[in-house]
Amino acid sequence: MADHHPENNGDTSPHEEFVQYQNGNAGVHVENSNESGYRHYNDLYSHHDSQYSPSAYLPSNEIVDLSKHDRETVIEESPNQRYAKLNTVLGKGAYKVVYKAIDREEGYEVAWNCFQTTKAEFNDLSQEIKILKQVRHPNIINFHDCWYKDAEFIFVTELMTSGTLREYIRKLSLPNMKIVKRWSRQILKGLIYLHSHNPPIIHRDIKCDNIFINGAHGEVKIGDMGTAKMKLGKKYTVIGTPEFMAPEMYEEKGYNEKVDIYAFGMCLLEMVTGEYPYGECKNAAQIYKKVSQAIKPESLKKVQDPKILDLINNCLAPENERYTAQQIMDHPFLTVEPEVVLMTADETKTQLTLQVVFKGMDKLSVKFEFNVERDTAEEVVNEMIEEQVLQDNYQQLITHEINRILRDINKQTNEADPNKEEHKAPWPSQPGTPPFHVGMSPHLTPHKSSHGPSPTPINLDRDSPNGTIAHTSSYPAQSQPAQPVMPNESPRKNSISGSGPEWIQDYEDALPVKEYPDETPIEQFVRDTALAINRDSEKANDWSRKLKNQDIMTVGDLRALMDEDWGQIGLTVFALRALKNALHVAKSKS
Ligand SMILES: Nc1ncnc2c1ncn2[C@@H]1O[C@H](COP(=O)(O)OP(=O)(O)OP(=O)(O)O)[C@@H](O)[C@H]1O
Repeated sequence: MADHHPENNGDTSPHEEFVQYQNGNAGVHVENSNESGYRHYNDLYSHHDSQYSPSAYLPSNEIVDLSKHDRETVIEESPNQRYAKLNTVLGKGAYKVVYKAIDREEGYEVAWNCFQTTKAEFNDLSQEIKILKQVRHPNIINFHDCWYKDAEFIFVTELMTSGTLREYIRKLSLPNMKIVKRWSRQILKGLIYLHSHNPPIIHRDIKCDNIFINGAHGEVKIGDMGTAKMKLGKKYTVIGTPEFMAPEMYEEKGYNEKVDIYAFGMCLLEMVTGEYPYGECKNAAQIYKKVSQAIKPESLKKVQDPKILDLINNCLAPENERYTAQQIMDHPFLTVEPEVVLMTADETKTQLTLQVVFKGMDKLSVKFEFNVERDTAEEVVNEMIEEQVLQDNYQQLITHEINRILRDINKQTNEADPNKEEHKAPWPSQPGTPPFHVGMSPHLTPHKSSHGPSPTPINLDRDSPNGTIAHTSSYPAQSQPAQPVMPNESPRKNSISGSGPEWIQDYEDALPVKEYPDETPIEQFVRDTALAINRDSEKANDWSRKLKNQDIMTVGDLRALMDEDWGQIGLTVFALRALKNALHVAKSKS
């Protein structure tokens, strides 16, 4: 950034008295040469490379033993004493210095950001600060608190442990496509969230060094929220970063949230080429000239994959043609194709347990039973779509996949030597595994089909904001799940998660616990049940309508039904099971 911020010339800042510079979680620090032989890290900035974080300039052979130096100590406290600032500098940008701090109330480490500004500018930010405090999304760094002190705007945010995307690209070379997709999807989820506000929240400074990586799971979060306006107040800068700025940002005619999409396109370009966009330019003026003439970065010529190229070009298109964040998410480069795998089969290969698996990083896993004699692929898939456990755009593909498995089974059966006493199934059969009665009490058999399809949404997504049907499971993206997918972290409250018998338990736990009196209106019971298993109110209304069409107005009416009556209601097997279980679970729990 020094190129574009001439004032940032390496003068000593008030923060340089602190000794530790911590580079992500690598435990390295740079020392300042004018205090006990410490190195002055501003001296490490030079030319274009100053775009990169100071950590990129650590001499590669410099390993400093932290244990020999000062331990972390508290050097300041927040006005409410909740946050304690430590003497560890996490990083320093052109505008702010970021220290490690402790949230005494929660016991977490947090980031203490110091941004030099005037009181008037701080007061101007009140609206932005209000919005920032409301922003809550797993892919956006949390803003905790802020105040003004000694010519500094100080704000406390979530601490990110593993550096920025830029540092990753610089230190660990190019991420592979799997990682690029995973990161991209997470960044886009954050952008979709921001842009879906009314009016949309525009980040205005999306770039790889404002995207942070967290912890062992490689979560990605957008950072540096809300500082764009503060930077605008500084006389020496244009808002944003020239390489990542959409043409309309230079024009001062106003712009909208699509500027974040343009910047995301540049991030994607950097992720796949490892090169800073417009690296061929020597200064901001040269970049501006190219951008205003719609000349794309040289590095774009290195992108071979037609899908990525198409996606980047759509991001860099003129504002009115540029994709929205949701459209990018739906782009073929980022979509995740499902496949169906056979989990178990009984000896006669009639009763199957199948699972829809979404390969890639963002997984949705749907497990269901299939009776070869009674069910058809079309019916089962339609029911899963109707029950909102599958999106309808997968209808054809999944139907095709199920039919492929049925054909394989048929072929295997025909080829099997009839004289042989037993033959091995070609799939990972699990003898002894009980048939998978999803959320169904053993004695409550639906009338429609004894083992009809019972879609099982497995909700394991770490980065889903709404916690509905999605996704992440614990096996590696490319591997075939020979075993049922098990959650690798505790399920959300009220979400359906896990698999097999454990799922039944989770599912039952999600259901309402109270025993409903007979006179309870059917809408109330249905609404509670639908909500407990993550179905929306539209679905609940649909169920209620079908029940009322059969003159079932209260819970008592429902209880009075004979088993064979249930099949006449016109509800899907899944809905029937959910409602029956809700009656049963409430009874057994109360
Ligand atoms: N939440 C955080 N958790 C951990 N480290 C952080 C966090 N925020 C910032 N840092 C570190 O501090 C450095 C400086 O922060 P940042 O780049 O946001 O400063 P800036 O002055 O706003 O940026 P820029 O120079 O890009 O305009 C980052 O490169 C990173 O190493």
